[in-house]
Amino acid sequence: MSSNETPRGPVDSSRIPRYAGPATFARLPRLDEVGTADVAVVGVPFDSGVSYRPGARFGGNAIREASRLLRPYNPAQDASPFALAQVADGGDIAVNPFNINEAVDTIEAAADELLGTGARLMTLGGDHTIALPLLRSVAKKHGPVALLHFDAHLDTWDTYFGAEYTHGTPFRRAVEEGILDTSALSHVGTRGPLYGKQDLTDDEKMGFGIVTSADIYRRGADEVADQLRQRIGDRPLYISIDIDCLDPAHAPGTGTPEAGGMTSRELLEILRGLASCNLVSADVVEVAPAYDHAEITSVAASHTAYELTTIMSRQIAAARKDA
Ligand SMILES: N=C(N)NCCCC(=O)O
Ligand SMILES: [Zn+2]
Ligand SMILES: [Zn+2]
Repeated sequence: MSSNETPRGPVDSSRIPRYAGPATFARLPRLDEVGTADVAVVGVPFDSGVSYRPGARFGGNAIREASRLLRPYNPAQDASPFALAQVADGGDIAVNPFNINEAVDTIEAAADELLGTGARLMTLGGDHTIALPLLRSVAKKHGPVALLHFDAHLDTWDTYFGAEYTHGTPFRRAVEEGILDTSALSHVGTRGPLYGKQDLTDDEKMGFGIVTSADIYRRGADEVADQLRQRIGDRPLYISIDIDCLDPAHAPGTGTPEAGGMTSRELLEILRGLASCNLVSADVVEVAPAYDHAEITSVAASHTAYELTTIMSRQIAAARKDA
């Protein structure tokens, strides 16, 4: 979209009921209806990298379905994200479910193409494996990026059954490949049993800081967001959100649930506290609707993607104003 065009927003819910018609994210236009977008929301229906319960391949479409009720004005950030910038649904990246290496390459190539049009990416997973090719692509454009990783898990393990590309290993691969800015890496929301203490030692050596789920409970969302913002500064930032960062009460529909997580309110508040960061792209992964109830998980994921999209749209609009 050029700066003097008005973005095409969601379907008007006062004329066409929200539950009618095919679901796109937030009832936004499809990317092919608007040509190019400032923010492309794309699904990655891939879950061949999971170590426990499968089903995240259905996550993207579950999030789209649950996003029908999102409204155009976001009071928490005082912004109308879909009026400030063109946000559009780019559909799904079709990936090979039987060949993880090929799937990883396909995701990277598709992300290259979308980022090449000038869009920022809001990806809906899919399992956490997909963060690696997305980070590779983002780093080609921006250089090594700061990473905020919301998750119950570290996802910096080495291999599973000898496999390098799995949902428990994307961030170790990313550090090895030099595509992360190791001065600004944080896990947020981690908890639960590990394989051994060495997991933490290895993780720290890679450069990660950790804000545990218990830290959030003790210190509160505002203080945590302030600390993260200071660490990130104005570096290009990628946010990766594994929905299992939330407590299973707030996100039962996921493959590797861990007790004692943050609430969806805490997650949304931390994200709002990061609104001034230079968010270049983001993902929300690990929504597995088969284990969900009443769309609890996919509603939380859709609101999470909405906050992330709002941050990106506000920055795009502010940059246009300055130009
Ligand atoms: N949910 C993600 N991304 N990773 C969980 C891996 C935990 C495990 O297999 O021990
Ligand atoms: Zn996880
Ligand atoms: Zn994860």
